Amino acid sequence: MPLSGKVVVVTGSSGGIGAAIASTLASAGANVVLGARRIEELEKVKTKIEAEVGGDRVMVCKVDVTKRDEVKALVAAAEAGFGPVDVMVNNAGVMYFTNMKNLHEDEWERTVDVNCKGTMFGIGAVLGGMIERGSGHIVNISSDAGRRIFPSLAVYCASKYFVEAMSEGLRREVVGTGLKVTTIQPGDCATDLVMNNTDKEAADEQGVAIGVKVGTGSTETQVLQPEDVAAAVLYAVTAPSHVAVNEVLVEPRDQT
Ligand SMILES: NC(=O)C1=CN([C@@H]2O[C@H](COP(=O)(O)OP(=O)(O)OC[C@H]3O[C@@H](n4cnc5c(N)ncnc54)[C@H](OP(=O)(O)O)[C@@H]3O)[C@@H](O)[C@H]2O)C=CC1
Ligand SMILES: CC(=O)[C@H](N)C(=O)O
Repeated sequence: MPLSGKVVVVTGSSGGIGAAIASTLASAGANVVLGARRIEELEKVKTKIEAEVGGDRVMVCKVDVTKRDEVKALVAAAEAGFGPVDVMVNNAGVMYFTNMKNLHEDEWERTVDVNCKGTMFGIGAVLGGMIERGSGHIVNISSDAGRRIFPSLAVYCASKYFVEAMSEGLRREVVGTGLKVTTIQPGDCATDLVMNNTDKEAADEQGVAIGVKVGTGSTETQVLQPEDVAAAVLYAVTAPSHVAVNEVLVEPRDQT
């Protein structure tokens, strides 16, 4: 199996895209460490993956990615359990459709804390060890919103532009060290990402019902499934060692 013996950490893996990435990479042979805040959901994902792949190749670890020490502790736990981290997938994220004039400032702040700082802390937790070992792959789950601006998503798009800029800056800096840095840029994907929307005006303007999954009411060709995004991650992390897959834009066929 292509990832046999590799150690992978996935943040935000208590559901959605993160859980699918963990499952796909475990099926390819990796030992996976699941991180998120809801430990009981992490345990369910672990049970499901172990039923699929067998063996004792999944660990769970409670982490709030907005806390730098907790992200370092996640990586330390992974290393204590399985050994040095080969692949760090910074996936945890939040998204709120909101118009800036409505001043949902707590949501702006949470978006920056989770999407920007969380990704940055994930990089900080593994970078030193990877450089020392001369190998490692950092995969940051960005968005098509890291390439263009969507209405009622100003702060979210800004957070994903941050992820893109930081990733590209890091990638250029580590050229020659053996490390790889990839951003994955999904379009609409059927997850709970917008369940916590509170700005009704913005949600109505964008035709997004509050409290339902992304893509509800869309046809099969208008929304990705989490496994589609996981397949893009697998492609990037199993490329031959001389090949760098620096970014992958993966959208539903019929998304405008
Ligand atoms: N769904 C989509 O259409 C798209 C999603 N993306 C990106 O994919 C990533 C995953 O989102 P998706 O699966 O869709 O959404 P979900 O809401 O289903 O999953 C989000 C995950 O992030 C975790 N999370 C949120 N806040 C924190 C935190 N402070 N600390 C640790 N974990 C946290 C959640 O776990 P818990 O609550 O247990 O902590 C959960 O596991 C995000 O970065 C998102 O921006 C990009 C493009 C499209
Ligand atoms: C801009 C978007 O809605 C994007 N699909 C995302 O969820 O990141």
